[in-house]
Amino acid sequence: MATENKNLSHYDKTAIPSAKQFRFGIVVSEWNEQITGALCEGAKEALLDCGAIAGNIVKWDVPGSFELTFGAKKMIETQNVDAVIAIGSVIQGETKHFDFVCDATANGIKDLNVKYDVPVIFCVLTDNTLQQAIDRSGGKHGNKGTEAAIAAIKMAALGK
Ligand SMILES: Nc1c(NC[C@H](O)[C@H](O)[C@H](O)CO)[nH]c(=O)[nH]c1=O
Ligand SMILES: CC(=O)[C@@H](O)COP(=O)(O)O
Repeated sequence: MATENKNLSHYDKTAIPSAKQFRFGIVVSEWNEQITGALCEGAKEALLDCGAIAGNIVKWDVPGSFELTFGAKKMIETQNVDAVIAIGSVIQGETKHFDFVCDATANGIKDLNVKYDVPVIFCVLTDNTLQQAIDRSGGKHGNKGTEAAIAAIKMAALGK
């Protein structure tokens, strides 16, 4: 199912564990801050709506999506979190750099999920245009940050 057929902001609270007992890390890329800032707000709002305590949400900024892997690793190793949400917005430019940043970021975050016993949620938009990013960060398709927060809660609760 493509995003255009699914509202990223929709969730059923009755089907989601309480987030009250968990600590969350959020690592946010500064590139395309208009987008990543909106994704972060969507994630925070959903965490709080599902019972998370504000003092149990730790947020760090990193320069770009490529740095999300290191930021999430550092968050896991030092902040005693139950899940990390990695937030980025990569938008196609004139060159192949987009491909390398997206591939490295996706694989880096995947590798963290293998190495550590702390889930790292991939909240990285990889869009062809700014409008596509806007549509997925609080626009007509909802907010991927909301979706990522719900995934973080479910994964933090997995097996507990
Ligand atoms: N073009 C985008 C970037 N590029 C920067 C890289 O993520 C990285 O910070 C740099 O290569 C230094 O290591 N980052 C994004 O998040 N979004 C982009 O559209
Ligand atoms: C994703 C990127 O790194 C890209 O936005 C950079 O733009 P360009 O490919 O025009 O250098």
